[in-house]
Amino acid sequence: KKKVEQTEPPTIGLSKLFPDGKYPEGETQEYKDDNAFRTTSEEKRYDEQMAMEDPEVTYNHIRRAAEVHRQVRQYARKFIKPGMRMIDIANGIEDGVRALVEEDGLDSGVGFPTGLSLNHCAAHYTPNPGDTSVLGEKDVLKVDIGVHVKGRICDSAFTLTFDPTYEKLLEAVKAATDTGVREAGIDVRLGELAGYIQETMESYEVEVNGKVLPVKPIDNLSGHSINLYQIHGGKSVLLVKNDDQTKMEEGEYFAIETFGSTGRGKVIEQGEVSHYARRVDAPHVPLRLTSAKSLLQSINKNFGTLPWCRRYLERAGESRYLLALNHLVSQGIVQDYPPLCDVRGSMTAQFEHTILLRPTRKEIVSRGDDY
Ligand SMILES: O=S(=O)(c1cccs1)N(Cc1ccc(F)cc1)Cc1ncn[nH]1
Ligand SMILES: [Mn+2]
Ligand SMILES: [Mn+2]
Ligand SMILES: [Mn+2]
Repeated sequence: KKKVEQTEPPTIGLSKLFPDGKYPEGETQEYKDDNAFRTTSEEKRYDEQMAMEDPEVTYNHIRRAAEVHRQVRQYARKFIKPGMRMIDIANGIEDGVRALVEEDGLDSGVGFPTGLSLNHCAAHYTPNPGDTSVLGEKDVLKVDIGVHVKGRICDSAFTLTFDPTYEKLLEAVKAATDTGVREAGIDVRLGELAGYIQETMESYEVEVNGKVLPVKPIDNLSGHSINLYQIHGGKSVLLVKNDDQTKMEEGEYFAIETFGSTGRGKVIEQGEVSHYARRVDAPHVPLRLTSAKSLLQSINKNFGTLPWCRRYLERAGESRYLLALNHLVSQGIVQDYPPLCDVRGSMTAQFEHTILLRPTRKEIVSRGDDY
């Protein structure tokens, strides 16, 4: 039987490329020092086998999401060019994710809004309907793509530039994320891990127009644990040393993401909100506003607790939703995530991987030959 090849732009669902339903394991790393016994321990291997009674279970879902992520981002790195409208970049990526993951209601699809934050903005910008802004050739673009399969979210991001000025900034952040990935492990304290990330980030500087600028970790952004259908699992991995004694635990999924900046190294909420998510612990308040009641029903049906954006509401058939949406936010039912920006004129970069803390080894499930 002839091998099925992915098209460009990507349109072929992965079940056609992986007919046996088994998706490739990501890069694996052995645990360090006191956890080294795990690699060979019979008991830990038994735990792992139990979690994998058949390939379709557990790790295979996140591996399918990660393979979609790799194939879509490979296309994105080629097709994204200065002069393109941001909204066309977002649609191109999301069309690819939906086709390859074979979107199916809440069972599989886009994991969260495609982040396309520019320059001094580090996270949580995606174009809203009507946004006509265009990518510039001096822009520093953070591409943050989410894919989920059965609620297992692959959260991975990279930074794109089109001129060499900020190469050292990108190198610093890629190295800091790789440090975070390498030092992560079962029983590792979150505060300690943050210190290793900070050390790598701060060992870099970037020369811009003859001025040497230190690369600063953004001290109020962080990586995070990931739960089923829940992008933020409750644990945060900061980017500067702190005394959080909380440990990483066996079986947890983490997004290891680091952000570097040539500005203050601190972000504030700035600009129009595009990202939202129904809170997992949303209060059951009686909704007076009928439009808010029906919007909440549409949100529950289409997204559950997965993050979404205004473009996805319109795609789901909602219109004239803004009053109802703001009401749901004010009632604490929906959480808004405004764009997070450092000072104007500064530049920020991001690299992010999703890792699994398996009983016997660490799996960097979103690793590719690109980053
Ligand atoms: O900044 S976060 O809110 C956070 C970090 C630590 C604890 S919660 N955030 C979670 C998130 C929020 C909304 C989304 F639409 C998608 C993700 C991290 C992140 N943003 C993009 N990729 N990863
Ligand atoms: Mn974020
Ligand atoms: Mn992300
Ligand atoms: Mn993340």
